[in-house]
Amino acid sequence: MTLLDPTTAALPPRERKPVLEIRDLSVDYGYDQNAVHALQGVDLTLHAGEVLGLAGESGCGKSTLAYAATRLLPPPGVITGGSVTFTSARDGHGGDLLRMGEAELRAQRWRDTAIVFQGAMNSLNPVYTVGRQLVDGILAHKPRSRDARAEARARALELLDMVGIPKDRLGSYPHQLSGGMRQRVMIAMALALEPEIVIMDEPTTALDVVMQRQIVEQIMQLKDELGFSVIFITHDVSLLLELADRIAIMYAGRIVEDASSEEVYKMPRHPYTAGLLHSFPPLRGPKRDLAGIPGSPPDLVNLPTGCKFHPRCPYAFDECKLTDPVLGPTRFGAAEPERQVACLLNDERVAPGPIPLELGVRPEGDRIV
Ligand SMILES: Nc1ncnc2c1ncn2[C@@H]1O[C@H](COP(=O)(O)OP(=O)(O)OP(=O)(O)O)[C@@H](O)[C@H]1O
Repeated sequence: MTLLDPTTAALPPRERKPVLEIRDLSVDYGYDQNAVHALQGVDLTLHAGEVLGLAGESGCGKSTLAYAATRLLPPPGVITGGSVTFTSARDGHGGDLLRMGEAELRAQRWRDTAIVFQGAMNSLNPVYTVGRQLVDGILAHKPRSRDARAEARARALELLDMVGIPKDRLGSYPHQLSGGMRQRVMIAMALALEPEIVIMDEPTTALDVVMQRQIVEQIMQLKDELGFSVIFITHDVSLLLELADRIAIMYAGRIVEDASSEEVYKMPRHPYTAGLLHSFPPLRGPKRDLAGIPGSPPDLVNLPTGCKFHPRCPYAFDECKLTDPVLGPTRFGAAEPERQVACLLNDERVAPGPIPLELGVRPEGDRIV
């Protein structure tokens, strides 16, 4: 059964109601002057049934965002500000996860929002069968009844089937399954309570490319069938171009570009997005040279002044060292209302001239002069 009613499903994802609104979220690891500023004022909206990709180099804060948004941040991580509002597409229940009491939060987790963590397949308990682990997980969140165990077992079988694992594997121990199968079991677990949001943090990184593809395709198929929303975290933008409706690019704990996949594919507007795109081979279309991004991400304890990307940016001008750009509309304004970018090249009051050709093709194709 899908979560989306036919009227909602017919709308483009960005026109549907938001299920998760992250506002001004900031996270530090540690306190005082040595604190690592892992997230700074992050704004992000996930709509019903939408696949939102989150990309950026290692250490830019992607996992921190996933942990903080679900209140699973381990110490010394501290949420220093912001809100994370969940609103059910099913019945409208919800609230700010950062201000929920423990009991409410426990009920919210897994039922409303489930996470598949990086390397989750290694977190299966080696001494229990996958069936037992699925059944116990389901029972922990279901009211006890006489038939609860039998129902949970039936649900476990259904879940294994959904992720393409033969039902007779219910009695297998984790070590008897391949890495791909174990990761599928973790995806089955995440889907057990029919969550509205599934956060996938590099769900296929530890697997070979063929298995990666199969699993990603399966996740997308399940999303279409069940109607949940996805935040898909990866450093591989090419993969996101294929599967995400929208992509948010992170750099040094901030979102620097937020646009539809199509817009990002046609033309990145932030120099960092352009750099990331040229760091991965495209999955489709003509081959292009891989350039990489010179330099390395900044130290999050001592961030550079102004734009955090300016020391590595081929287009930086003097103002970039002084002013920290905020995420806002692009220079092409109304022609791409869904796109936001944090780059001074988009601020005509300070940009030294026309936008560079590599970042400046208008949405309709002609170049700005
Ligand atoms: N426990 C911790 N203590 C101090 N700093 C931390 C801790 N965990 C993460 N960080 C720092 O926070 C920043 C963000 O880390 P995070 O793991 O969220 O990045 P990421 O984008 O998910 O990276 P990756 O792609 O490698 O998983 C990094 O600079 C990291 O060094």
